[in-house]
Amino acid sequence: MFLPRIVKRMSPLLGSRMSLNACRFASTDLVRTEVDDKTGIAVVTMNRKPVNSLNLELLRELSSALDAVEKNKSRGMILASSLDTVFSAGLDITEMYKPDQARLKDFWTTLQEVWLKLFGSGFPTAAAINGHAPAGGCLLAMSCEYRVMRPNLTIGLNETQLGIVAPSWFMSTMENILPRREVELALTLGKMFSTEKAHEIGLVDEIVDTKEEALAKCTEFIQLFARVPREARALTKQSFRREALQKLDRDQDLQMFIYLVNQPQVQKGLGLYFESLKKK
Ligand SMILES: CCCCCCCC/C=C\CC(=O)SCCNC(=O)CCNC(=O)[C@H](O)C(C)(C)COP(=O)(O)OP(=O)(O)OC[C@H]1O[C@@H](n2cnc3c(N)ncnc32)[C@H](O)[C@@H]1OP(=O)(O)O
Repeated sequence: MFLPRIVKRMSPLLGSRMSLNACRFASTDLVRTEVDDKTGIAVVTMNRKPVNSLNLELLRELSSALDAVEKNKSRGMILASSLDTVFSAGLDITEMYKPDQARLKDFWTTLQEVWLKLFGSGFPTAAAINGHAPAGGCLLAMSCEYRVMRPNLTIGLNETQLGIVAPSWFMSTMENILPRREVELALTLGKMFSTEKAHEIGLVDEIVDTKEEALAKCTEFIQLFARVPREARALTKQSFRREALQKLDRDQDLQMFIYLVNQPQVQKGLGLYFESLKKK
């Protein structure tokens, strides 16, 4: 729980942009939340070395951070990574490989919660994709309204390459951005797009060279809404996304996930994939 830990300070330890703006901090080890007092925008930074793989604890903290952003009435939220080359490696495979069944249930329920809060948020959201964003990492970025990415990285839903199936709400999230035909191809191929290709097809909105520029572009995007009445904006976004949100039957999706993950051939595939990552 980080809310009680919110402090307000002018810190000489921060970069000049931040120190000028007297940020509020709400941080845990895994997720740092900084609200810029000048813009009112929260930057939520994932910080789980080495690759921000989404385990239960990181997901829980992301979920709390989203609650805090909502509660603080921030002007918007930018999702970023503290790592140099990875935004998020997606779901932590160790949560799904030879899993503890109670934890597996908690893990998936929390992932659903994070998606519902992020994709369904009323406040404006943008992703500063300063590193690779496969699978669940791509889901988080796609759940935001705007994406800015550094060059020569990769992003996409690669699940079929791992022998698993992206749940239908992952698909709906991509379909909220790309034409259906493009989504079907991307999903069936398990396609990882380069930053440049992702930009060309519209999966990514802008390409910039540095994380700082990405944050600045995300800020510009969120500030577009400065003069739009907050409630009207929020209801419009939520109404636009309602069909996708309502399609998720949480209980049925959970049962399906538990069933599929426990299939021997899925376990075998996950094990082999995990080994190949380790050997790399
Ligand atoms: C209702 C239907 C149910 C359907 C069932 C399931 C649906 C599941 C939905 C989503 C699936 C996922 O999100 S699965 C995760 C998919 N992710 C990936 O395929 C990415 C794998 N990782 C990489 O490609 C690379 O690591 C990287 C490009 C992200 C970064 O490369 P880099 O070279 O910087 O780092 P390393 O590859 O050396 O990795 C360092 C270290 O981290 C471990 N690692 C990497 N990714 C993961 C991960 N996803 N989970 C756990 N651990 C991971 C890697 O093994 C290295 O470990 P060691 O240092 O110990 O070797």
